[in-house]
Amino acid sequence: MKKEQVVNCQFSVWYPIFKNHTIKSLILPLPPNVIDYLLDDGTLVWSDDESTATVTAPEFPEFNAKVLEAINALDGHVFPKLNWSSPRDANWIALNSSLQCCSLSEVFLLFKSSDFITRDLTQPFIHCNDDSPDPAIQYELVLRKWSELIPGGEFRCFVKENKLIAISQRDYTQYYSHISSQEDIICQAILKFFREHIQYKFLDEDFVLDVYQDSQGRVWLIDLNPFGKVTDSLLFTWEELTSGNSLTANQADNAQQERPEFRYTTSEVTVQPSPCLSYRIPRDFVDLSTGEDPYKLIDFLKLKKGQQEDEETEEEV
Ligand SMILES: Nc1ncnc2c1ncn2[C@@H]1O[C@H](COP(=O)(O)OP(=O)(O)OP(=O)(O)O)[C@@H](O)[C@H]1O
Ligand SMILES: [Mg+2]
Repeated sequence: MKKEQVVNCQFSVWYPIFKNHTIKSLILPLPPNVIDYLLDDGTLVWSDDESTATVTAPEFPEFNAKVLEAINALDGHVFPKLNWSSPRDANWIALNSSLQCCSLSEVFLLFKSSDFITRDLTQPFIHCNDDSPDPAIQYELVLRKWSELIPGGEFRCFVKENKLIAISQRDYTQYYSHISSQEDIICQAILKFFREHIQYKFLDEDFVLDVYQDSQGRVWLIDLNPFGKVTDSLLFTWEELTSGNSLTANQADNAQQERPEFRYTTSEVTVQPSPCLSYRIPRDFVDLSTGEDPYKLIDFLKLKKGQQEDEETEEEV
């Protein structure tokens, strides 16, 4: 994968091209001091008074005003992203366990807890294999109008040399009966959408397209991603997608009809744990951080106090 492919997949590059086929969004340049704040993990400060903890967070009044204005223009609830990624590995930290935000502080909490956001900021070209110097990146906060997407309607499409070669169910950890019963209809609708609105219109000929089919059957563009390892290949492997070999046993059939290979989870037996599970912290810490279980918090503080007292007596001895 080339650095240029990654540059081309930035939100502010593809959004103007496909604006009419995706969720309404606003893009705000990220001021340098906000980037520094996002990368700084030393903002939690314990006060002198041992019983209270205070958090000092810098304020960004001008940026905050712009963000609030944008959120209002998008009807008050947004889904936040940086140039490429959303903080989808951090939803556990939000009070509502969702990526829905109504304020800048909610966006900050998610961004600061997300490895994917840190990767965007520090290693955007991690899987690129060209030796050229890294292109300069203008970081941006993307705010997208909040839309309740049903996971069973989401699909990831792999486009190679401007051909749609493969489609995978996006939420492959679940079995959705409507996908198996409507396999052909879904595949045809996505292919039609691709041909009419996407094919030959993007800057690259290799890319990965995320789409959503709504309850009326209409297909929408959700995101564009680089064609390479940095993007999850879901029910395919990158080896399969790049080798040029057949993706399917009945390739002759598919090739004749110019049909992409369509993969989805076929039975409940294959249901797997959520892929973001490893990013979560133990339930106890979630309860503590959200105050959902106050007794647990009291226990935790007692434990800390006891520990401190033990240490003090040890020192005295
Ligand atoms: N505007 C929105 N409102 C509500 N939920 C959304 C919105 N946009 C995306 N989502 C949900 O969040 C998920 C991740 O969104 P998106 O694909 O933009 O993130 P990403 O970080 O680029 O993901 P990936 O790393 O898989 O490419 C989507 O699969 C969808 O379920
Ligand atoms: Mg993406």
